[in-house]
Amino acid sequence: MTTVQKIKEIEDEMARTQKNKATSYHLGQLKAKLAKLRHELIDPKSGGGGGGGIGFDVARTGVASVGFVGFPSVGKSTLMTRLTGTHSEVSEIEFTTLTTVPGTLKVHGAPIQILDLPGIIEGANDGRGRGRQVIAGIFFSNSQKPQRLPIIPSEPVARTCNLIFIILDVLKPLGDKKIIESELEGFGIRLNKKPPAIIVRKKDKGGIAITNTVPLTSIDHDEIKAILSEYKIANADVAIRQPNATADDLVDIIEGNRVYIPAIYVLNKIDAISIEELDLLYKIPHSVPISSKEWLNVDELIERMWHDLDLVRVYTKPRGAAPDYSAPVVLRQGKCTVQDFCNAIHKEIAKQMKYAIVWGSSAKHARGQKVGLDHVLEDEDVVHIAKK
Ligand SMILES: Nc1nc2c(ncn2[C@@H]2O[C@H](COP(=O)(O)OP(=O)(O)OP(=O)(O)O)[C@@H](O)[C@H]2O)c(=O)[nH]1
Ligand SMILES: [K+]
Ligand SMILES: [Mg+2]
Repeated sequence: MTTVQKIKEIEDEMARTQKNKATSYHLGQLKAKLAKLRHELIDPKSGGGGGGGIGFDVARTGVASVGFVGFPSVGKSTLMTRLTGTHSEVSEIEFTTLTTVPGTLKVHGAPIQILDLPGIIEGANDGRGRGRQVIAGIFFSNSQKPQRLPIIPSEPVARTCNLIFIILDVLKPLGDKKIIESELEGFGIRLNKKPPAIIVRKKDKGGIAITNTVPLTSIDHDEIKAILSEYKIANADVAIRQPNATADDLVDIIEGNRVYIPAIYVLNKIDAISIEELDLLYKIPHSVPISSKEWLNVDELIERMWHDLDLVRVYTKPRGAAPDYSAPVVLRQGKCTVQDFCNAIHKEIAKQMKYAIVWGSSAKHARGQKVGLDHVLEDEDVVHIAKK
């Protein structure tokens, strides 16, 4: 049996099994088995399975990257071309874009890399357009009726993007949203989600000890034990602080290779629908309706992109001069200390620094605060580096 067939068999069995006290151990086992098979599928080195994720080589530029994911002809290249000025072929013919096309968009002084990706394929695994080497794997949707969903590997790029635009054509069925979501999920990508607050600490002996600071509403002890046992973990402390933690959350923590990426659903082609239809679209969470062709609401999309990228702009202030607001040093949240700021300018600067003076929201006083390399900067801070 192939990995894909095994996955289908387990999904069928899970769909047939009612969740209750008597079945929860078994369901936990199935969940873990399924996750292990999916793992094989995207990482064939770990045993058996379908095609590996061969990506497209793209040089990373800019301070952050945004990847465009979607079915063919939803308007990815139209948007990319108009946003960045970099030409990416547009046509009504599906699979026009055959490789990743990078471009740059400057937002609030920060160069953002935009990656126009080939369309995700739904349907027979015939390698249309670019052949097998670009087909990352064969997946099944998580729906009750499993279907064959080969896709193009947006994955290796998507995995490393700081933000994903899931581009949808508002003239096509909204079910496409769900299909793309489960494709990305199958690759271990979690959209608009934080890592679950669950800790599994392995021990040498003592069996399984479960503690929870929140009520367990969607998982029980039997299911937890089944999952751990499927991963051959016999001794561990499990601490659950995640409200409504699920078996999938626990599996994600044990598998450990998940990536958590913010996503915006870009609902394109609103020029072709009525105002009433547009009102309904606004109810979809994390979405921005636009028209790439007529340039409607694209400003809102760019602002949302900026917000979700969560970047930190820091302005340099030379001694006795005004800050240079034209060229911010752009840092990422979580990597925005004075040390990171120095390193972003030149690797020697941190060594030469005696102290720094910071103005802005991270500073204690308006007249500026004297700080060291560990100080964490905030968006739009101004920094002066005093040298030794
Ligand atoms: N009405 C309308 N048509 C659009 C819009 N954006 C793109 N299109 C049309 O949709 C078709 C597909 O556009 P592309 O930009 O090539 O789509 P794509 O997603 O890059 O397609 P692939 O590269 O084949 O995956 C073209 O005929 C575009 O002119 C829009 O906002 N409104
Ligand atoms: K197209
Ligand atoms: Mg295209």
